Amino acid sequence: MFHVLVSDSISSDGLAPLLNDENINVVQKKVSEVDDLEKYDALLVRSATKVTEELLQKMTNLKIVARAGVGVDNIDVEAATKYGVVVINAPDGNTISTAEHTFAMMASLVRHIPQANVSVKSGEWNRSAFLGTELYGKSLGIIGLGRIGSEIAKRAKAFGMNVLVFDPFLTKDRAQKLGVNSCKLDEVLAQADIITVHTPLTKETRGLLGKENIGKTKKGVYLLNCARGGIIDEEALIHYLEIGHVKGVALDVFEVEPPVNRKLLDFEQVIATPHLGASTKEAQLNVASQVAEEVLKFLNGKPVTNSINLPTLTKDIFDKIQPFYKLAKKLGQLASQYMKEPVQHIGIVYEGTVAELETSFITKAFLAGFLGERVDSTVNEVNAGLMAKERGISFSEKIASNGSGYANCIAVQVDGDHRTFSVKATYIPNYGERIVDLNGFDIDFYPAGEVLYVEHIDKPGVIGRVGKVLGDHGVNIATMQVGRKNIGGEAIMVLTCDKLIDDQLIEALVQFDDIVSAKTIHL
Ligand SMILES: NC(=O)c1ccc[n+]([C@@H]2O[C@H](COP(=O)([O-])OP(=O)(O)OC[C@H]3O[C@@H](n4cnc5c(N)ncnc54)[C@H](O)[C@@H]3O)[C@@H](O)[C@H]2O)c1
Ligand SMILES: O=C(O)[C@H](O)COP(=O)(O)O
Repeated sequence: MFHVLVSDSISSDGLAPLLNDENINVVQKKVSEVDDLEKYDALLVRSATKVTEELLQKMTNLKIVARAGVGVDNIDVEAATKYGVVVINAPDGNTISTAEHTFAMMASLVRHIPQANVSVKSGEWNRSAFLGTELYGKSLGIIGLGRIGSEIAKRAKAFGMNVLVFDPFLTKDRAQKLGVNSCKLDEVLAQADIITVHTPLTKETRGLLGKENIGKTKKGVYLLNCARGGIIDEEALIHYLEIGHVKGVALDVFEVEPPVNRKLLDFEQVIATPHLGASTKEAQLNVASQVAEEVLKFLNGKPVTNSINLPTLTKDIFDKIQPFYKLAKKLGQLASQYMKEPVQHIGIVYEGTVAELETSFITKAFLAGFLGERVDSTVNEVNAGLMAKERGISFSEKIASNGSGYANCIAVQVDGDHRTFSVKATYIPNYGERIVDLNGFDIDFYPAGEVLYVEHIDKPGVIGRVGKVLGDHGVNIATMQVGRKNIGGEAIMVLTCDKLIDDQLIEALVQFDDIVSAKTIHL
């Protein structure tokens, strides 16, 4: 039974996939009202619940946080990554609703609809007080042309507006397709009659429209923020409203929500809504069902799309990656058990068909396997990269043209304080995983179970001696492979055994002159 906590108001219809699953227990309560936080596998939130490091520390069984919406600024993604918790969102379920809300705000702003509404309801009939401005023919500046910005651009064009866009990641091709003018920020600021922001809130965008940049706008400009509070600096806004430079402002979001800056809200020319961009039946159903289905898939061990801290994989791609992912995890375990010493660098080279897949995911699987053998805390593909860095282990991955001769090949080199370990492996469909090279020795074995790895001199009788020692200790040999570089030179033996190999057996083996070392590896 999985336990899912839904701590914000999320559409029950959208949650149906979770609510109807008999293996899932869904509790709909605020975090502050729950006293057994440690039992939950999944947490579903909107923007109200703050998923802090402190909360993550209390939710010791948590595996996934799902944001029924776009912005994840209420989630400490870095801390979630550290604790191996996957963070997902529903990136496009509320795009149209937010674009429509922004447009409604824009029209309301230039035609004074909220103010006129209050006036008529209070018994006035003051037509001259609400002289408006047409949108037609005006220049609309869009800062951030992502999902929402693009939908606004389309609607603005239908209204006969000239669209100027600033987005440092906007390609010429996309700008052309959308029929917008890609500009520098200063050009948008100088030329736009109305400016609307649609970026995430980041270090770069916090205060993007602040004292300096609002000062570069046209006198009489209208400003809108239906993205995130803080992209427009509220104190700067007050200044430019006071001196009459900014003619009107529409805000759906605030630096602090609910807003505490009464001075800003007291301006007649500031209109506001309480973070309603995504508040439509359609958007709420969309985002809730998107995350509910994703969480269900995740709890059933299937790949999730829209992960913030894991590569996003479709089912098709996941199915292709899965054999390599499993193999890489085993290689990580093998390398870690072989090396048993501090490691500085892990280099992974992908060749052939595996190189065409999402290799960063496979690398993380290797790291998870490797670190899982050495760290106490839970390590998985989400936090493996971070944990490796924290432990001073650098890692790199490369794609190489096919030199091994196999249809696919994962080659790993681990550099330790005193030695280096290398392994090459391949996956053969309908046959399985094979290790084809260990420390430069040609070999061919299936990596599973109890493995005995022996380094020895290639001499007659050594294999027989090893067999006898195992027999004397009651250990049955399942498979045995030998590899050597030259006749009579260094050689290795890899045996898979049906029983755990104890220290006494290892000691008995290394007493022979021709046996250089013997190790057990459990896969
Ligand atoms: N008011 C609401 O209820 C509501 C609803 C949904 C989304 N949002 C917010 O709207 C914003 C946009 O959402 P989206 O789904 O369109 O996101 P998106 O990721 O699709 O688009 C964001 C765009 O901003 C651009 N960008 C990033 N940094 C930039 C910078 N420094 N300058 C200019 N452009 C930059 C990116 O290139 C991208 O094109 C987010 O902040 C989101 O949280 C608010
Ligand atoms: O980022 C978002 O999706 C919006 O800001 C909506 O937030 P909400 O789910 O709290 O309405």
